[in-house]
Order: sequence, then C-alpha cells, then structure tokens
Amino acid sequence: MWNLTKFVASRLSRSRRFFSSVIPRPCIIQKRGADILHDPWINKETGFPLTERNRLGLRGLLPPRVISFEQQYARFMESYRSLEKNTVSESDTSHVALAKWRILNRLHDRNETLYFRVLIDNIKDFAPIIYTPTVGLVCQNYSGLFRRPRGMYFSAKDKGEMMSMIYNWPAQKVDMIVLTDGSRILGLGDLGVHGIGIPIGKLDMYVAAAGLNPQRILPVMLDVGTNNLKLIEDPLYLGLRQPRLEGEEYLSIIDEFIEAVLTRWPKAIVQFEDFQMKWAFETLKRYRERFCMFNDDVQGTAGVALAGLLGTVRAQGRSLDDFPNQKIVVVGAGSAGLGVLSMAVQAVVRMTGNAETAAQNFFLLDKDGLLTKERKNLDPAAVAFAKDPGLIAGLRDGDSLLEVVKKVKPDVLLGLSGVGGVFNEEVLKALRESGSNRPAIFAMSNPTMNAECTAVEAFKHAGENIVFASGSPFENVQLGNGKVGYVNQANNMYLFPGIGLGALLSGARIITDDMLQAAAE
Ligand SMILES: NC(=O)c1ccc[n+]([C@@H]2O[C@H](COP(=O)([O-])OP(=O)(O)OC[C@H]3O[C@@H](n4cnc5c(N)ncnc54)[C@H](O)[C@@H]3O)[C@@H](O)[C@H]2O)c1
Ligand SMILES: O=C(O)C[C@H](O)C(=O)O
Ligand SMILES: [Mg+2]
Repeated sequence: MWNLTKFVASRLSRSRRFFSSVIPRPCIIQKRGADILHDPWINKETGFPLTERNRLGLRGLLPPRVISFEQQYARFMESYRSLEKNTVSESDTSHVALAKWRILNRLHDRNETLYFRVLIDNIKDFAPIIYTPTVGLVCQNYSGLFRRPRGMYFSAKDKGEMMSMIYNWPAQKVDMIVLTDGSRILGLGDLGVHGIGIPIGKLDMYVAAAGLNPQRILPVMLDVGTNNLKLIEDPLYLGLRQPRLEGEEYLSIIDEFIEAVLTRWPKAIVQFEDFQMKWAFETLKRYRERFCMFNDDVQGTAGVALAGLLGTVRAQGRSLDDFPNQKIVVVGAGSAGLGVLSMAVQAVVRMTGNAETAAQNFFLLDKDGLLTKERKNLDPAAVAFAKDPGLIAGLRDGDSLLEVVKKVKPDVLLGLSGVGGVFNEEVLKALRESGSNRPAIFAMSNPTMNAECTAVEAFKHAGENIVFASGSPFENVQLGNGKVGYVNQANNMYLFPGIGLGALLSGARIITDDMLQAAAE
C-alpha cells in the first residue's frame, strides 16, 4: 500500500523545487572559530576546506586533513552498519536499536547537514530508529540517554515568563512546532518530560519527508508535572516532580505558551502530539478556529486510517458506505479511535449525503467492550458511534471483542486500543470465519509490543488472504510456496509531514476537516 522510500522521494522532489527558490545560498555565518564547531547547524567538522578554515578562524582547531562530505558519510554508515553485525540474538535487538539511536543522535548534535543527508538517503532503515518504535524506548530511558538539550521546555514554574522565554530560541524564524505535554506517549502512558523524544522524532520526519528547513522547526515540551509515580520518585527524572496540573490551571499554561509563540512567529503551524484524550479534544476545540494547528493523534491518524480504509474496501470490491455488506469494528475509543471514526463517518456522509445513517457500518469498543446506547456515562464524544443493541441479533452492550466479531462478522478490524495482543488467536480465527472475501486487520497501536497483533499472528490465524497494516513496522511474512504476506504501515507519519507542508505552502489560516479528507483521498 505505502512505500516509504518512494513517498519521501516524491515529497522531496516537490518540496525541493519550492525551497530551492527561497533558500538563500551561500549561507552567511556570523560566528567564528570554535563557536562554529559547536553549532550543529553549520558545523562541517573535518570537512571545512582550508580556505574556509582561514576565513572562519578555524585554522589549527581541526586536524590538518580535509575529509570530504562523501568520506564522512561513508565513515558514518560503516559505523552504523557495524552495529548490525553485533546482533546475535532477538534479545539484542533493542540494545542494537538504542545503540543506533545513540550514534544518530550524536551526529544530529554535531553536524545536522550530514545527519539529515544520511536520514533522507536511508529513511526506510532509519525511520524505525529515530521514530516509532525505537523512539518509545528512548523516551522510557531518557534520563540515562540525555546528553544535550534539543528544542524548548516550558514548565508550570515558567508561568508569566513565557513571552520573554520564547525569544531565547536562537532561530529568527520558525515554521513548524510539535508540542507535547508527555501525558500519553505512544501506548506507553505518561512519560512526563521524557516524552520530548516524540516531538524531536516527528520533526525529523518533517525534514526528511517534507523537506522543511531544519533551522525552522521547534520541538516543545510543556511540563505541567506527571502522574507517573515512578518518575516522580526517580532522582534522575528531568521534569517537575509534581502531579499534573488540571482544569483551568492547565489550560492557562497552554494558552500562555500559544500566545508567546504566535506573538513571535504568527504564521507558525503547531502540531499537538501525544496529549491524553481529554486535553487532545479540548485543545483541538479551543484552538482549531484560532490559528493553524492540528492534533496529529486525532486528525493525522484519522487521515491515514481513512486512506487505508478506502484502499482496503476497494481491494474488497466494495465501498465504504455499503451497509450492511461492509462492517468495520474499531477497538479503542480514545483520541485516535474516535478521530478515525469521526473522519470515516464524514467520508460516508460525503459519499451518500445522508448524515443519519452514516455511522451504521461502524462498531466501537472500549476497555469495557461494545459501546451501545445503553452504556452508562457514555463519553459525549462517543455518543454518535454507540450502537443500537437491536441492530444485529444478540448484540449487547459490553460484548467482548470475540463476541462482537462472531455476531457482527466484520470485514475490517481496526485497533487503536494501546493494548498488545487484544487481537488474539480466537479473535483472528473468528474473523477468518466472518465470511469476508478479504478480511482486513489494522493493528495500529504503538510501539511494537502494544500492537493488537503481530503480522505473523495475523497471517497465521486470519488467513493468507488478509490485508494487514500496523502502526509500528513489521517485516513481510513468508507464507510458504514462495508466497509473501505483505505488511503495510498505517502510521500518521504518512500524513503529518504533508499536512504541515501543505499548510505552510498554501499559507492556510486554519486546517479544516475538508483538507484532511482531501489528504486522505
Ligand atoms: N498508528 C498510528 O498512527 C497511531 C496514531 C495515534 C495513536 N496510535 C496508538 O493508538 C493507541 C491509543 O491511542 P489513544 O490516543 O487513542 O489512547 P487513549 O488512551 O485515548 O485510548 C485508548 C482506548 O482504548 C480502550 N481500550 C483499552 N483497553 C482496551 C481493550 N482491552 N479492548 C478494547 N479497548 C480498550 C480504552 O478504553 C480507550 O478508549 C496508542 O498505542 C497509540 O500509540 C497509533
Ligand atoms: O508516533 C507514532 O508513531 C504514531 C502516533 O502518533 C502515536 O501516538 O502512536
Ligand atoms: Mg502520537
């Protein structure tokens, strides 16, 4: 379905055409001497030719041999590849992934030009390191891995100071900000300030996949405390050791930050990332009409899932609105699951013009099972998707996933529950029996261990004829007889760089649902 290398190449050639007309080159450097070597934006390390060493006061500060960019590139790749040779067992995999992240991160801290060159050229190999799934492991181990700060940190203790703090950022212009409060990092929960790895990884993807200028991106952590007791008790935790702010106190911190950002860079686009559900929805509602922002977990995910669903129903020979033949079960009623449902239902309304019946193909479960109109304390955001229990014989509120699959006989099972393994053997076998000509499984939760099932499990239990996509990358599955079970990736990284780039190039004032529908299509 998606090929990351081709995707990046096509984005880059388009964005290069644009940026080559606006980036001034050559680059004028105000710094001199050692300050240049300590600035990753301009450092060429041993690559400075002798004439530049003379002009920039670098003579004597570097070993005499000039090592070309190509030689530096080859040397880095050799070190990187040598780490792979050390993998002897499965249990080494995460150590090797972390070691790879470390050397990439050190390069990022030293020489951004070389870092982004190797990243762009090797995006398929490097994305799982600087982004999902390894970035999750990095956030979990951040206090030990931390060497140099990247991005900006605004904490609850900075209240009243943010307007002046924003001017501490060294770049004159910022186009794209990715902001988190660390409260729901992938499926790993509240990682507090250590969640900064996520905005950094997302913005690396903006540079690699959308060609954004790396000097105009800004990862931001809003530290409003953490409810993760292990972190609060950890003497090496890098954030505020206090419970999260709530209610108006919380919102006043976000408001102050946004006001500061928009005062200095009125046209900056802000991507909200990995906020727990209540704040994801609340902030989206609060800001979406006021400036150019979007919530990646709600809207970016929805766009990618809808693109996948449209492709899947085509492969199944149907259309998304083909009720009762087409039935889609969504597992997880959080920010991502509800975002996907709301966008998929909007797509059906666009097809049929009928808002009343548009949700009938979709079934929604949360941790307490199937959501019906009988559910007590139904979240207002989920009301539109709660089912009438009488719709299908025997369907009841709270039915387990297995019961739902047996009764509904869905064509698509889409997981955004954050719980590894909920698409277990019984569920996958029941899907196989559903009678669908080409059942589809989207195990979209991250990182890998939180995926609803693995690719191997899906092909083994649900059959070789399935469509499979996952949030974290899996290898294709060898099925025997030379056949291959293809694995697609359904991760919002296929959309957010395009949303940001599109908003930037078009000068959009706000990001609308229609734009996201168009992007998904
Ligand atoms: N692939 C992607 O691009 C992508 C994008 C966004 C989120 N995600 C992943 O989706 C997951 C959920 O994110 P979120 O922001 O919606 O989280 P959330 O905490 O807002 O929602 C989780 C939902 O899952 C439900 N749930 C928990 N256990 C369940 C179970 N056993 N069975 C059924 N439902 C269960 C909860 O009741 C809740 O409704 C995370 O792992 C995240 O990494 C993936
Ligand atoms: O970060 C990702 O890989 C996708 C998504 O934004 C998530 O929160 O899981
Ligand atoms: Mg996210």
